[in-house]
Amino acid sequence: MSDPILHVGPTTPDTIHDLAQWLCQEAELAIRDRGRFLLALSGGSTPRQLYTLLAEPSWQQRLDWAHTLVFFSDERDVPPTHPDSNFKMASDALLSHLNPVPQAIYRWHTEYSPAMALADYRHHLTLDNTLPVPPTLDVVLLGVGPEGHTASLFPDRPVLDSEDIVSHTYVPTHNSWRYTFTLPLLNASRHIAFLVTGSEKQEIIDQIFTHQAPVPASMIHPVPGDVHWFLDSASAQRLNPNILPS
Ligand SMILES: O=C(O)[C@H](O)[C@@H](O)[C@H](O)[C@H](O)COP(=O)(O)O
Repeated sequence: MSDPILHVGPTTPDTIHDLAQWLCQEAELAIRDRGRFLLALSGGSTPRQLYTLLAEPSWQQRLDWAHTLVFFSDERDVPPTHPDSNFKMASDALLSHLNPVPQAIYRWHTEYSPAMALADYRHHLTLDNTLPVPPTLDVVLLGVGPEGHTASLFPDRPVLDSEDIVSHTYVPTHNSWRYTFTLPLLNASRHIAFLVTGSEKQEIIDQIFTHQAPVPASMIHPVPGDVHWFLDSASAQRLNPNILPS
Protein backbone atom coordinates (compact mmCIF):
# COMPACT_ATOMS: atom_id res chain seq x y z
CA MET A 1 0.00 0.00 0.00
CA SER A 2 1.63 3.22 -1.17
CA ASP A 3 1.54 6.40 0.89
CA PRO A 4 -1.10 8.96 -0.09
CA ILE A 5 0.17 11.57 -2.52
CA LEU A 6 -0.62 15.07 -1.32
CA HIS A 7 -1.26 18.04 -3.59
CA VAL A 8 -1.97 21.13 -1.46
CA GLY A 9 -2.86 24.36 -3.24
CA PRO A 10 -2.76 27.71 -1.44
CA THR A 11 -6.28 28.49 -2.68
CA THR A 12 -9.20 26.46 -3.95
CA PRO A 13 -8.73 27.64 -7.57
CA ASP A 14 -5.07 26.58 -7.38
CA THR A 15 -6.09 23.11 -6.18
CA ILE A 16 -8.75 22.80 -8.87
CA HIS A 17 -6.21 23.83 -11.53
CA ASP A 18 -3.67 21.29 -10.24
CA LEU A 19 -6.26 18.50 -10.34
CA ALA A 20 -7.39 19.47 -13.84
CA GLN A 21 -3.78 19.40 -15.05
CA TRP A 22 -3.16 16.02 -13.37
CA LEU A 23 -6.34 14.59 -14.92
CA CYS A 24 -5.21 15.63 -18.40
CA GLN A 25 -1.86 13.94 -17.83
CA GLU A 26 -3.46 10.71 -16.60
CA ALA A 27 -5.85 10.72 -19.55
CA GLU A 28 -2.93 11.06 -21.97
CA LEU A 29 -1.09 8.14 -20.36
CA ALA A 30 -4.17 5.90 -20.27
CA ILE A 31 -5.07 6.58 -23.91
CA ARG A 32 -1.43 6.09 -24.99
CA ASP A 33 -1.14 2.78 -23.13
CA ARG A 34 -4.67 1.33 -23.43
CA GLY A 35 -6.44 3.40 -26.08
CA ARG A 36 -9.01 4.77 -23.67
CA PHE A 37 -9.42 6.65 -20.35
CA LEU A 38 -11.84 5.20 -17.79
CA LEU A 39 -12.89 8.10 -15.56
CA ALA A 40 -15.44 8.14 -12.72
CA LEU A 41 -16.81 11.54 -11.70
CA SER A 42 -17.81 12.35 -8.13
CA GLY A 43 -20.89 14.19 -6.96
CA GLY A 44 -21.63 16.77 -4.31
CA SER A 45 -20.80 20.45 -4.68
CA THR A 46 -17.00 20.61 -4.58
CA PRO A 47 -16.29 19.10 -8.01
CA ARG A 48 -18.57 21.58 -9.81
CA GLN A 49 -15.68 24.06 -9.96
CA LEU A 50 -13.45 21.41 -11.52
CA TYR A 51 -16.06 20.46 -14.11
CA THR A 52 -16.67 24.11 -15.00
CA LEU A 53 -12.93 24.59 -15.58
CA LEU A 54 -12.63 21.44 -17.70
CA ALA A 55 -15.56 22.67 -19.84
CA GLU A 56 -13.64 25.79 -20.86
CA PRO A 57 -12.59 25.58 -24.55
CA SER A 58 -8.87 25.89 -23.76
CA TRP A 59 -9.13 22.99 -21.29
CA GLN A 60 -11.36 20.82 -23.48
CA GLN A 61 -8.52 20.59 -25.99
CA ARG A 62 -6.19 19.24 -23.31
CA LEU A 63 -8.20 16.12 -22.49
CA ASP A 64 -9.10 13.61 -25.23
CA TRP A 65 -12.78 13.20 -24.30
CA ALA A 66 -13.41 11.26 -27.55
CA HIS A 67 -11.41 8.39 -25.99
CA THR A 68 -12.78 8.85 -22.48
CA LEU A 69 -15.53 6.74 -20.93
CA VAL A 70 -17.32 8.57 -18.11
CA PHE A 71 -18.81 6.84 -15.07
CA PHE A 72 -20.27 8.16 -11.79
CA SER A 73 -18.83 6.88 -8.49
CA ASP A 74 -22.23 7.32 -6.93
CA GLU A 75 -25.69 8.70 -7.66
CA ARG A 76 -28.70 9.75 -5.71
CA ASP A 77 -31.75 7.59 -6.46
CA VAL A 78 -33.59 10.44 -8.18
CA PRO A 79 -34.42 11.20 -11.84
CA PRO A 80 -31.54 12.58 -13.96
CA THR A 81 -33.39 15.91 -14.13
CA HIS A 82 -33.65 16.21 -10.34
CA PRO A 83 -31.59 19.03 -8.73
CA ASP A 84 -29.93 16.44 -6.44
CA SER A 85 -28.75 14.30 -9.37
CA ASN A 86 -24.96 14.00 -9.67
CA PHE A 87 -25.47 13.28 -13.37
CA LYS A 88 -27.40 16.55 -13.74
CA MET A 89 -24.69 18.52 -11.94
CA ALA A 90 -21.91 17.06 -14.11
CA SER A 91 -23.95 17.46 -17.30
CA ASP A 92 -24.82 21.09 -16.58
CA ALA A 93 -21.25 21.99 -15.60
CA LEU A 94 -19.25 19.86 -18.05
CA LEU A 95 -20.66 17.00 -20.12
CA SER A 96 -23.24 18.96 -22.11
CA HIS A 97 -20.53 21.44 -23.15
CA LEU A 98 -18.03 18.92 -24.51
CA ASN A 99 -17.28 18.85 -28.22
CA PRO A 100 -16.37 16.21 -29.25
CA VAL A 101 -18.55 14.34 -26.81
CA PRO A 102 -17.01 11.62 -24.63
CA GLN A 103 -16.71 8.14 -26.11
CA ALA A 104 -19.34 7.06 -23.55
CA ILE A 105 -21.26 8.53 -20.62
CA TYR A 106 -22.69 5.90 -18.32
CA ARG A 107 -25.53 7.39 -16.28
CA TRP A 108 -27.02 5.38 -13.46
CA HIS A 109 -30.48 4.43 -14.76
CA THR A 110 -32.38 5.41 -11.64
CA GLU A 111 -35.63 4.90 -13.53
CA TYR A 112 -34.92 1.16 -13.54
CA SER A 113 -35.60 -1.10 -10.57
CA PRO A 114 -32.56 -1.22 -8.22
CA ALA A 115 -31.70 -4.74 -9.35
CA MET A 116 -31.82 -3.75 -13.01
CA ALA A 117 -29.90 -0.50 -12.44
CA LEU A 118 -27.14 -2.39 -10.61
CA ALA A 119 -26.96 -5.08 -13.32
CA ASP A 120 -26.84 -2.39 -15.99
CA TYR A 121 -23.97 -0.60 -14.26
CA ARG A 122 -21.98 -3.79 -13.62
CA HIS A 123 -22.27 -4.45 -17.37
CA HIS A 124 -20.94 -1.01 -18.27
CA LEU A 125 -18.18 -1.06 -15.63
CA THR A 126 -16.81 -4.30 -17.09
CA LEU A 127 -17.15 -2.87 -20.62
CA ASP A 128 -19.72 -5.48 -21.58
CA ASN A 129 -17.96 -8.23 -19.58
CA THR A 130 -14.60 -7.69 -21.29
CA LEU A 131 -12.87 -6.56 -18.09
CA PRO A 132 -12.20 -8.67 -14.99
CA VAL A 133 -14.24 -8.16 -11.80
CA PRO A 134 -13.46 -5.84 -10.09
CA PRO A 135 -12.50 -3.75 -13.13
CA THR A 136 -9.67 -1.23 -12.91
CA LEU A 137 -10.81 2.29 -13.66
CA ASP A 138 -7.99 4.70 -14.48
CA VAL A 139 -9.15 7.58 -12.28
CA VAL A 140 -11.95 7.72 -9.73
CA LEU A 141 -12.73 11.20 -8.39
CA LEU A 142 -14.07 11.27 -4.84
CA GLY A 143 -15.08 13.80 -2.24
CA VAL A 144 -15.32 13.46 1.53
CA GLY A 145 -18.24 14.37 3.74
CA PRO A 146 -17.74 15.98 7.17
CA GLU A 147 -18.19 12.63 8.90
CA GLY A 148 -15.86 10.83 6.51
CA HIS A 149 -18.22 9.35 3.95
CA THR A 150 -17.05 9.04 0.36
CA ALA A 151 -19.09 8.19 -2.73
CA SER A 152 -22.20 6.93 -0.89
CA LEU A 153 -20.24 4.84 1.60
CA PHE A 154 -21.30 6.22 4.98
CA PRO A 155 -19.92 5.17 8.39
CA ASP A 156 -21.26 1.99 9.99
CA ARG A 157 -23.40 0.99 7.01
CA PRO A 158 -23.71 -2.61 5.72
CA VAL A 159 -22.59 -1.52 2.24
CA LEU A 160 -19.05 -1.24 3.66
CA ASP A 161 -18.99 -5.06 3.81
CA SER A 162 -20.28 -5.57 0.28
CA GLU A 163 -18.26 -7.91 -1.93
CA ASP A 164 -20.09 -6.64 -5.02
CA ILE A 165 -18.65 -3.80 -7.14
CA VAL A 166 -21.78 -1.63 -6.89
CA SER A 167 -24.59 -1.31 -4.38
CA HIS A 168 -27.95 0.34 -3.73
CA THR A 169 -27.78 1.69 -0.20
CA TYR A 170 -30.06 3.57 2.20
CA VAL A 171 -28.50 6.59 3.91
CA PRO A 172 -30.42 7.21 7.18
CA THR A 173 -28.80 10.58 7.84
CA HIS A 174 -30.05 11.82 4.50
CA ASN A 175 -33.24 9.71 4.47
CA SER A 176 -32.45 8.72 0.90
CA TRP A 177 -31.41 5.80 -1.29
CA ARG A 178 -28.27 5.97 -3.37
CA TYR A 179 -26.24 3.96 -5.86
CA THR A 180 -22.54 3.66 -5.13
CA PHE A 181 -19.23 2.10 -6.01
CA THR A 182 -18.17 -0.26 -3.23
CA LEU A 183 -14.80 -0.72 -1.53
CA PRO A 184 -13.81 -3.68 -3.75
CA LEU A 185 -14.34 -1.56 -6.86
CA LEU A 186 -12.71 1.57 -5.44
CA ASN A 187 -9.72 -0.44 -4.23
CA ALA A 188 -9.21 -1.86 -7.72
CA SER A 189 -8.68 1.64 -9.17
CA ARG A 190 -5.46 2.70 -10.82
CA HIS A 191 -5.70 6.17 -9.25
CA ILE A 192 -8.08 7.57 -6.64
CA ALA A 193 -8.23 11.38 -6.56
CA PHE A 194 -9.89 12.99 -3.55
CA LEU A 195 -10.81 16.65 -3.96
CA VAL A 196 -11.45 18.27 -0.57
CA THR A 197 -11.55 22.02 -0.03
CA GLY A 198 -12.68 24.50 2.58
CA SER A 199 -12.08 24.95 6.31
CA GLU A 200 -15.24 22.99 7.12
CA LYS A 201 -13.34 19.84 6.06
CA GLN A 202 -10.19 20.52 8.13
CA GLU A 203 -11.32 18.31 11.02
CA ILE A 204 -12.14 15.23 8.92
CA ILE A 205 -8.91 15.64 6.94
CA ASP A 206 -6.95 15.78 10.20
CA GLN A 207 -8.82 12.68 11.44
CA ILE A 208 -8.03 10.76 8.27
CA PHE A 209 -4.37 11.74 8.12
CA THR A 210 -3.70 11.13 11.82
CA HIS A 211 -5.28 7.67 11.50
CA GLN A 212 -7.89 8.21 14.16
CA ALA A 213 -11.10 6.15 14.09
CA PRO A 214 -11.35 4.76 10.52
CA VAL A 215 -14.01 6.29 8.32
CA PRO A 216 -15.03 5.13 4.82
CA ALA A 217 -12.69 7.63 3.13
CA SER A 218 -9.75 6.11 5.04
CA MET A 219 -10.65 2.62 3.80
CA ILE A 220 -9.69 3.50 0.25
CA HIS A 221 -6.22 2.11 -0.43
CA PRO A 222 -5.97 0.50 -3.86
CA VAL A 223 -3.12 -1.92 -4.56
CA PRO A 224 -1.19 -1.51 -6.80
CA GLY A 225 -3.06 1.73 -7.41
CA ASP A 226 -2.47 4.97 -5.53
CA VAL A 227 -4.42 7.69 -3.72
CA HIS A 228 -3.99 11.38 -4.47
CA TRP A 229 -5.38 14.05 -2.15
CA PHE A 230 -6.03 17.42 -3.76
CA LEU A 231 -6.52 19.81 -0.82
CA ASP A 232 -6.46 23.55 -0.40
CA SER A 233 -4.70 25.20 2.53
CA ALA A 234 -8.04 25.65 4.29
CA SER A 235 -8.89 21.95 4.38
CA ALA A 236 -5.24 21.02 5.10
CA GLN A 237 -4.64 23.60 7.81
CA ARG A 238 -4.51 21.08 10.71
CA LEU A 239 -2.07 18.74 8.98
CA ASN A 240 1.46 18.43 10.30
CA PRO A 241 3.56 20.76 8.12
CA ASN A 242 6.16 17.99 7.84
CA ILE A 243 3.85 15.87 5.67
CA LEU A 244 2.89 18.75 3.41
CA PRO A 245 4.65 18.94 0.06
CA SER A 246 7.45 21.50 0.14
O1 LIG B 1 -23.16 12.17 -3.99
C1 LIG B 1 -22.45 12.80 -3.21
O2 LIG B 1 -22.85 13.66 -2.42
C2 LIG B 1 -20.97 12.60 -3.26
O3 LIG B 1 -20.58 11.54 -3.94
C3 LIG B 1 -20.43 12.65 -1.87
O4 LIG B 1 -19.62 11.57 -1.50
C4 LIG B 1 -19.64 13.93 -1.81
O5 LIG B 1 -18.41 13.77 -2.51
C5 LIG B 1 -19.36 14.34 -0.38
O6 LIG B 1 -20.60 14.38 0.30
C6 LIG B 1 -18.71 15.73 -0.35
O7 LIG B 1 -19.67 16.62 -0.87
P1 LIG B 1 -19.34 18.19 -1.02
O8 LIG B 1 -18.36 18.30 -2.15
O9 LIG B 1 -20.67 18.80 -1.37
O10 LIG B 1 -18.77 18.65 0.29
